[in-house]
Amino acid sequence: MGEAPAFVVDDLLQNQDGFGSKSKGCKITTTIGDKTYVIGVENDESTLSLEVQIFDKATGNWATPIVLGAKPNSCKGLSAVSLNDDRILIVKKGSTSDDCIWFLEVDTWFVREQKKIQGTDVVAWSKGSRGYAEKPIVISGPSGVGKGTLISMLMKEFPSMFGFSVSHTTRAPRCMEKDGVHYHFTERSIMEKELKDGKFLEHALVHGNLYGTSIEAVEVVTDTGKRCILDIDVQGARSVKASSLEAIFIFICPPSMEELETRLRSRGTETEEQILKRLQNAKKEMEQGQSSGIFDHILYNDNLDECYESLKKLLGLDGAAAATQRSAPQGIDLPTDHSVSKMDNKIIIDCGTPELKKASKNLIVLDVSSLKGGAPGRTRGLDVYAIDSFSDGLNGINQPS
Ligand SMILES: Nc1ncnc2c1ncn2[C@@H]1O[C@H](COP(=O)(O)OP(=O)(O)OP(=O)(O)O)[C@@H](O)[C@H]1O
Ligand SMILES: Nc1nc2c(ncn2[C@@H]2O[C@H](COP(=O)(O)O)[C@@H](O)[C@H]2O)c(=O)[nH]1
Repeated sequence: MGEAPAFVVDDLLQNQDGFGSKSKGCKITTTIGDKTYVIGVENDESTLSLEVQIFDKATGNWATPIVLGAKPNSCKGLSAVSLNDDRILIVKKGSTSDDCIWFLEVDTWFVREQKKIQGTDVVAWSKGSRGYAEKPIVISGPSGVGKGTLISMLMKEFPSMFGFSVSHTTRAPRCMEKDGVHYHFTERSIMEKELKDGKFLEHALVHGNLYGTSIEAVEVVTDTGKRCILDIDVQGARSVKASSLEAIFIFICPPSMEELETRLRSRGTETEEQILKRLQNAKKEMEQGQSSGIFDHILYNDNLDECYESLKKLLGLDGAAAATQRSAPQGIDLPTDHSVSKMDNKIIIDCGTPELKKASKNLIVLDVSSLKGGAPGRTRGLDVYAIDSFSDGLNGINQPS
């Protein structure tokens, strides 16, 4: 049996309705089925660290679960509401506008899969984010075909539209490559630990080294409102296809294996041994790329400018839409003091002191009916709008003003 936190079980059993309630020490407890989730440990008098413990009413045991996903920063207090019995929506008090809504997933598909793998209790954090993001673009093809060249051209012409997913790799940096820009260069043991901790969307052993896309690498690009581009091998593309990330998959072919060899050699970045290994692997990648059914589009990179034009065309960048500027999704401004309640698929955050109530719109409505994504990255699709409880009335909740 795990060690009980510093409050009594009776505190928990009073809270059966799925709403978070404050127990002693400003922790929050939320009960779903037989399990009560206790969130928050006091750092000092004014802040809470968002640790999680589980009390199982059926067995009377406490458990400290494996917690996946980036943990939210400490805050001044919490409200919590259970959604669909598979996740708990957390509203943090005294947090910045991009950091106040979080989800603790307790029984989603991802968490159930992780429980099977880890053989113990697992929960996972995911950050709430307004609106949707455009589908990321996965670009694959044999080494030396020109993926990096095409991606650089796209990012140079449309800097506000695209962002590059910076992969992790255990290979050594080339002379012009910068850590954190071209790759996150890492030790194998560290990357293996991070893989085990569920931090990666996909990974593969490529030409003798580990490569992988961290969930954070994709999310940091998407958070800025840009469309994320992943340059990954065919094994990685297959994993992304099987994941919850909806993406567009593009495979780049060389005009011939001879030309591929010429490009790899003229790039001058690999030893003879590495070139031979990459050419050997290229044959398999060409077969899989063209016949696996993973890829939505196949492009031939013979003439570079023509291939680039074809790439832009399939991304819808050959017309007026190309000029559209992207902007980062807005955060949600909440005052430090607020209370939270739930009505169908809407969470109502009451921000009002009596003075504020008279002066302005004082209820924020969080529509959670169209959530997408989730642990261990971002939960997107929050629709947020403000209403005035006096003039709009609670009935007005169904009609955003
Ligand atoms: N259409 C093209 N014609 C001639 N050379 C090209 C063409 N496209 C790219 N190249 C050159 O081929 C070399 C390999 O290109 P690049 O580094 O972009 O390949 P890559 O697919 O990103 O390789 P890797 O998978 O190893 O990172 C570079 O020197 C690049 O300038
Ligand atoms: N599965 C993944 N493959 C990746 C990733 N990042 C890069 N790559 C692929 O590796 C080869 C070799 O790259 P190089 O920089 O050493 O030439 C190339 O095909 C890349 O597409 C990744 O995160 N996951």
